Amino acid sequence: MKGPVDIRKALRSFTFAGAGIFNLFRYENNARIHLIACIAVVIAGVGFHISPMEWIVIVIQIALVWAAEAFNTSIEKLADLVSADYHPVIKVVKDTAAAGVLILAISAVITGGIIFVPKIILLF
Ligand SMILES: Nc1ncnc2c1ncn2[C@@H]1O[C@H](COP(=O)(O)OP(=O)(O)OP(=O)(O)O)[C@@H](O)[C@H]1O
Repeated sequence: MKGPVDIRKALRSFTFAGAGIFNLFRYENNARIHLIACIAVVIAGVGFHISPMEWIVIVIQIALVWAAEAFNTSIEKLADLVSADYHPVIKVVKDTAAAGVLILAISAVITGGIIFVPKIILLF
């Protein structure tokens, strides 16, 4: 009899999700840009000794942008499968999905500015 949780099934799901993360950074230019920005922010966070609360906010912001990028890529792939030719609805679908990433990226930039700009100003 199976237990309440199927560990093997959960591990299989983790493997598939891991492959999704690998594909995201392997093939998607925007995801790689976000990865470079993330590395720069982590280096700045360590360099400026930001507080645990600031780390929490930054980790949430990074996760939100990456998750949005993953959903956006997924929608793009599905849209390409549905219609390889130009279609006005596909345009709206792709543009709207991209808007989701842009909104969260702007939020991340503003958050980064609030955390780091005062610390950078103090250097001068
Ligand atoms: N089949 C299509 N029908 C209508 N418009 C499209 C179609 N494919 C792409 N577009 C338009 O081109 C834009 C870019 O689409 P594309 O799929 O190239 O995404 P991208 O942002 O360049 O991402 P990536 O390079 O990762 O695929 C879309 O936001 C949309 O406006």
